[in-house]
Amino acid sequence: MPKPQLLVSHNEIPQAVIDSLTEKFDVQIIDKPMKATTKQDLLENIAGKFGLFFSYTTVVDEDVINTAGPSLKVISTTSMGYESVDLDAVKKRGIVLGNTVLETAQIVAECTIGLLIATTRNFLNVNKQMKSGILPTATSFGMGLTNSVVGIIGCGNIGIAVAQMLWPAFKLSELLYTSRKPKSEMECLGGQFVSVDDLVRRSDFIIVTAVLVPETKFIINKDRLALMKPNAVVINVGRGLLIDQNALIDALQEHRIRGAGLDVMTPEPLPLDSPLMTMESVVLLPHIAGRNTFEASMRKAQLAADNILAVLNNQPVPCEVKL
Ligand SMILES: O=C(O)[C@H](O)CO
Repeated sequence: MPKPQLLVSHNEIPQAVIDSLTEKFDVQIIDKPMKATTKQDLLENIAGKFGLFFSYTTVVDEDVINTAGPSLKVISTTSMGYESVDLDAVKKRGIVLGNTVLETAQIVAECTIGLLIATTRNFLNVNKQMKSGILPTATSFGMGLTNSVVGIIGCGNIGIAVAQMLWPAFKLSELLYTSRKPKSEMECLGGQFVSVDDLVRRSDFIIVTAVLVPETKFIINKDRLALMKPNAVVINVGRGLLIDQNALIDALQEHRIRGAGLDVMTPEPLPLDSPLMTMESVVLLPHIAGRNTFEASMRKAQLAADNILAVLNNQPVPCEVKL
């Protein structure tokens, strides 16, 4: 009996994971790096496939789903985010969607705290100065986390993981959060469930971890930037479009807030001539929070593969997005 067919959307998946799939599937890999795969690549290769193994940068819309045909039973992303997927089309066809939230939250939370401290304590600038023989002066001083008010926008798995690391480790004065509804994990930590306006007005550090959906696009906009304290530092590890980036650039250029640490931005990669590239108050990372450790990239890819194998074997899917 021929094996069912599986399409892998890029060539950055660890070989051990590919091997675990090859045992059960006839695997076809699109020989391009993750960010280079286009919708056209999927359209040309997806017909007749049982599964699609992909990453968050690949568009899986109704055309792709229709071109795959009735054989398509599961799509599984190596990321936690799945905003490139047409959820209605997937749901209508009863296709299982898998992601890797179970392996992502902790690693993103670790990186968030690193980015927060690097931004507020000016690590990059003082490092550059030191390597040029310049000693630090008060202009490079920042604000510590002790006694500060931290606000977390969007308390899903990542927001909760960030709070669970920050609250016991630093003597914060207050922990504020927004979410669709109050979260018991946050209440246990003494977190206060507040409105977004209240959060941005009161916080010294604003950490954006929300998922990108139409209601959260530009959740940090010009009006909310205007409510922030002059010492506010904004950290974004969610998606670039959660922040109106032009409004953020204006606020930073006019010194209306103190800084920003961004793992995600619009577009990615950020053009070299973006004003963010040269601002001393900004720390940029190339969207690595959820994937730049060896263990995490391996575990996330294996979990995405396990989601597909579970559908094939009619077993409970370890990390399914409930639609
Ligand atoms: O969604 C995720 O898993 C990350 O943002 C990708 O690195």
